Amino acid sequence: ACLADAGHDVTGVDIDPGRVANLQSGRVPIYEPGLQEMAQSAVAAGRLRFTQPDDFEEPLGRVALVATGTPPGGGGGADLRQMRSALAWVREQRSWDTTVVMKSTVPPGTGERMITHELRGSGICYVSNPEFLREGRAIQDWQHPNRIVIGVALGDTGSVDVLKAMNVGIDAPRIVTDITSAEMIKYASNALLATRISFMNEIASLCERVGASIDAVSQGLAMDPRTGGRIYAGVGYGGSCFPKDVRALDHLALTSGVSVELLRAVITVNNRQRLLPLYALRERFCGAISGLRVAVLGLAFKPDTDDVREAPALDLIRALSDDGVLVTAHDPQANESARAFLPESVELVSDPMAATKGAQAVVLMTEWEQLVDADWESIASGMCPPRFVFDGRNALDAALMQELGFEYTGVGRGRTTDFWTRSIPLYVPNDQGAQ
Ligand SMILES: NC(=O)c1ccc[n+]([C@@H]2O[C@H](COP(=O)([O-])OP(=O)(O)OC[C@H]3O[C@@H](n4cnc5c(N)ncnc54)[C@H](O)[C@@H]3O)[C@@H](O)[C@H]2O)c1
Ligand SMILES: O=c1ccn([C@@H]2O[C@H](COP(=O)(O)OP(=O)(O)O[C@H]3O[C@H](CO)[C@@H](O)[C@H](O)[C@H]3O)[C@@H](O)[C@H]2O)c(=O)[nH]1
Repeated sequence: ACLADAGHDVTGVDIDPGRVANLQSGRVPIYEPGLQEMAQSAVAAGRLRFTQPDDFEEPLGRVALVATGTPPGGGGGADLRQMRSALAWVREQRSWDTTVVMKSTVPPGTGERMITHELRGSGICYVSNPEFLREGRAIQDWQHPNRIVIGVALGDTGSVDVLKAMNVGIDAPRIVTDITSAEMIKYASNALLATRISFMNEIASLCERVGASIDAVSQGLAMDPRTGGRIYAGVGYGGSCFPKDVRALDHLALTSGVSVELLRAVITVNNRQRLLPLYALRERFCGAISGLRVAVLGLAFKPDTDDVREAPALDLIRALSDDGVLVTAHDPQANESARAFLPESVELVSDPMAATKGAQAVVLMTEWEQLVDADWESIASGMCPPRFVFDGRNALDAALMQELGFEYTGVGRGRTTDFWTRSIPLYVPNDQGAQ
């Protein structure tokens, strides 16, 4: 949609007939702010259309952009079957001046292998152009990326020009390098971001123990540009990218005979974080949580998306249900996508009031604005004592929650939370760098 919006003529090809039919009639099957409107107007303007591979009749265009899934395969490595079948289809089109632009996240070394084997003798050029957009802000990130990475075969200046034409109107620093390095930049980016989150979560555990506040600590760290944009502690990272890409890099390291200690620790810490609310509930209720009524607010892996892939809330709810906890859950957009992944006993409701009514505890797993800014006073009056709240994203005003009669617990916010969150305005670094 962004490419069409920039004036290109775009055909989306997908093997999923339902997806194609929805998109062709202007219905975007995922929740992504602004995308529905943008796609609809591009379709109406005739610059964007959708089709299945077998129905594709025109000659392939200048660019064949591959954005098929690369889910985890056996052993944690990336499953490249979708990508291989898409490349085979491109090859079948016998269009000699097409450049394949690889947007999918593929392990370092993949592009070189594709050129040597799958594309050999086809005349098709191959560029690695990893994608760095975040869900929930996909359009903004596409239109204003913090960098454009272009990986090409030695001497392939033609493909660099194709990429420049494709990204017309986008003003961002570019790095042109070899294909394997471009692929590694993508994995290293995600692994470093995930590492920073697990690191902050480790520091949060320590803060908890020594009575420090992670809010002040992360604020202090963010003031040094060398440590990057602000990271918040919480119930860990989820989504379709960080978990799978860290595991895939770990797998690549293992199969390449390189030590993998750090990435393993990142994964272990993240797995622990998502169950912190369970541990806190067991402690607060002295282990007697079977039969306890708990509301879980937020199912998506982050706000502004209905994506529940690897969402921390799903693991938490399954673990709570295993312990006999009666869970009622709510997400502003993800109730439907989460249903298939939750035990039947879990009730999904359409607003936070209904989720919390009669509950003794509430857990915030996704910091949707409408959940953070919900009417917590009414929520408190509908809940039963002790009104225990676990703020899995450190997004609520701890002091206010205590004033409203909640027993508040955040992640590493320690005893000093009230003082710091009230007396110091939060330092927000340059938004471009913030994750
Ligand atoms: N989701 C993100 O925010 C994001 C950001 C950056 C990079 N990426 C990378 O982009 C890739 C795609 O991610 P996604 O989340 O959109 O995956 P997805 O699974 O949601 O979508 C992949 C689509 O490819 C289609 N498909 C599968 N095989 C095909 C084929 N042979 N021909 C045509 N279509 C085919 C599927 O039907 C599906 O609609 C992954 O490698 C991911 O790591 C994703
Ligand atoms: O300080 C933070 C920031 C994020 N998260 C969590 O980390 C996960 C990922 O968040 P985010 O990076 O905002 O979303 P994604 O859409 O998964 O985007 C990541 O994964 C994409 C796919 O590879 C990349 O393109 C993006 O650059 C990269 O940020 C979510 O569960 C967040 O809740 C934290 O716990 N603490």
